[in-house]
Amino acid sequence: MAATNERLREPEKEPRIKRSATRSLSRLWPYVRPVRARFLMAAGVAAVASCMGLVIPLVLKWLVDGPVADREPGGVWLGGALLLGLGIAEAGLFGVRRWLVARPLAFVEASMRADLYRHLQRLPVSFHDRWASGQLLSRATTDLMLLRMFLAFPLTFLVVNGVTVLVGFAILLAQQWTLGLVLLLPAIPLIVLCSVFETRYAVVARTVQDQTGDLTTVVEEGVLGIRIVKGFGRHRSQARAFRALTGRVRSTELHKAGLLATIWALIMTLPELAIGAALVLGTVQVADGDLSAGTLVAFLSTALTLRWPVESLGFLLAMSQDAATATDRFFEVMDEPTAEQSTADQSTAERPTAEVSTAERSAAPQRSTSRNGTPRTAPQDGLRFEGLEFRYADAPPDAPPVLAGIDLHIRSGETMALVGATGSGKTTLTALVPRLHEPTRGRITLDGRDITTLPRDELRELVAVAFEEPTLFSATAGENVLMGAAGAAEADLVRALQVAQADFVHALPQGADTQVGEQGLSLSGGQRQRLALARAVVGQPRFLVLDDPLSALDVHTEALVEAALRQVLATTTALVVAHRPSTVLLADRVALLSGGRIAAVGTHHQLLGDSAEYRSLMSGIERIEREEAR
Ligand SMILES: Nc1ncnc2c1ncn2[C@@H]1O[C@H](COP(=O)(O)OP(=O)(O)OP(=O)(O)O)[C@@H](O)[C@H]1O
Repeated sequence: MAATNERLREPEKEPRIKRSATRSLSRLWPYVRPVRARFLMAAGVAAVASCMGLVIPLVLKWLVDGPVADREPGGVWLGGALLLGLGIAEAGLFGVRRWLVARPLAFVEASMRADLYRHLQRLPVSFHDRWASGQLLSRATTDLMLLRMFLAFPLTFLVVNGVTVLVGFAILLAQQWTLGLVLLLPAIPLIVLCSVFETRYAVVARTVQDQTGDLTTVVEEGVLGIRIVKGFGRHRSQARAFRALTGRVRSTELHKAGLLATIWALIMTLPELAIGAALVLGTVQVADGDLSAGTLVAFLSTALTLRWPVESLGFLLAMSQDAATATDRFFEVMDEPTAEQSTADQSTAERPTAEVSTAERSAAPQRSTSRNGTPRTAPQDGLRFEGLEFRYADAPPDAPPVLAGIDLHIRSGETMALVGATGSGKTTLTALVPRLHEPTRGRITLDGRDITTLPRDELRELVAVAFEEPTLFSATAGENVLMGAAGAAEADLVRALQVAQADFVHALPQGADTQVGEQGLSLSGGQRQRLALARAVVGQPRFLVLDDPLSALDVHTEALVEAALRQVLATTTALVVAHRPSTVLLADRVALLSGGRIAAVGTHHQLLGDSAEYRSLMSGIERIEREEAR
């Protein structure tokens, strides 16, 4: 939980700086494309509005050289009215631009967020093991907000201001080319400065956005782990760690502000100097009679009108860099292959179609069960692990695989308990059945069908899981249970609650409609576990995988749940991770997992007789339970 946790960083911190901001931003095109017409229209309107500002100095020139010089009040009034009209039209057009972009902006942001969320749901568990949640959260919030701001402002104004500056300089050069050239002089140093600034700013922008992700992770962990923080009196050390992190963010932000201030100061000073020089030169030309006073007024007004488009360049470039970094961060996640893609790649590489066994091919077109698990036509072979090997992707290369050479057959209708020392790989093995991870070698079959040939939806329908750590969502108790099976009805809910001995739900203030709070924290550990169990059995799955689902239950409740489970297990094929002898006794046979292999398979009594390791595991647990009971 410490803020220095390695997991705070997203996994890969590569030289992200040597990238072109334009190329990064161009990846937004698929999202912008559907609303491009509105964006183009808005840019057109903004360009007209901006260029309208350039007409004002021309009206001024006419006013000074004409009606003012001729002392003609009617002309002065007309000029005044014209200037007012132009000002109002400019303001109105900018208002129309905002209205035009508001809807497309909301659309782009919403569709990017929806895509990111959908993709996150599809990414394999191994991805989520590697990435800190705060880094993902900050991509879905801060980064998308930066992108919306980019689309709202810099995208349009880099173009509009560019056009305005070009038109403005054309007018300036046409009015008095020598003075125009004086104003053009700072352009070259400005271009060089901007490119240096961009390179440096890109580094800092990336650092700040990554650090914001770290900060989000720490806040999230602090809130979710508030019970531990309070329970162990760790609030001071947590606050210290958090302060250190915010200190890092602050100093990076200050560095970023320093860079921005420098470039802004230079961008403002150089044109000001050039305008000053043009003013002196122009005044001399007016005094010599080479230039009319009106032309000088118009020239200087045009130059002043161009100040904003030029000066805004600094922060427009900064915002574009922020957006390019946000785009990179967004696509770092979006480019990760989903579980389906990884498997497709793996199977194309490792298993040519010709290798798919005849049994699989003949079984493939059939659906082996209906939604409620009633067998149809497929052979009832049960659950098989064949030559299974598994290694975590982030494990050191020289570490032995967590599971190696696993061969295990759980017959149809049978309940197999999986027993092993802590860290022996029981949870890992159970996670392979619903394909939360992919085996490194070997295969798993359900009623003779390789699970990699089953569509994910069908696999989820066939296999239900309940993990040791029962995760609930911010929803009602009923919704949490019904999540276990698509299309399950009220009757299924009632049955599942009864099977899991979760009838306490009916006593909640709004019964099954009671909100159970974030992560179900308003419920006791045992209540959460029973709801998770109800979720596993609500779809009457053909295969049930339970990872020590009774661990948080008191002895009395455990006995009740066991009695109910016995009924469920009688009609399914189940693999149950068991720590206690009472859970083992629910099973027909027991498999002992040791050193990443299945060391023995047999009934509880057979293994007690044949396996010293099993005896020691069971007696150790029994002794602890006896001591706890005392
Ligand atoms: N995401 C992961 N990345 C790398 N190694 C992991 C990961 N998850 C688990 N491991 C390692 O795999 C091994 C098996 O872990 P697993 O959780 O499957 O054991 P277990 O038998 O279920 O333990 P327990 O009985 O304590 O729940 C352990 O050495 C663990 O450190």
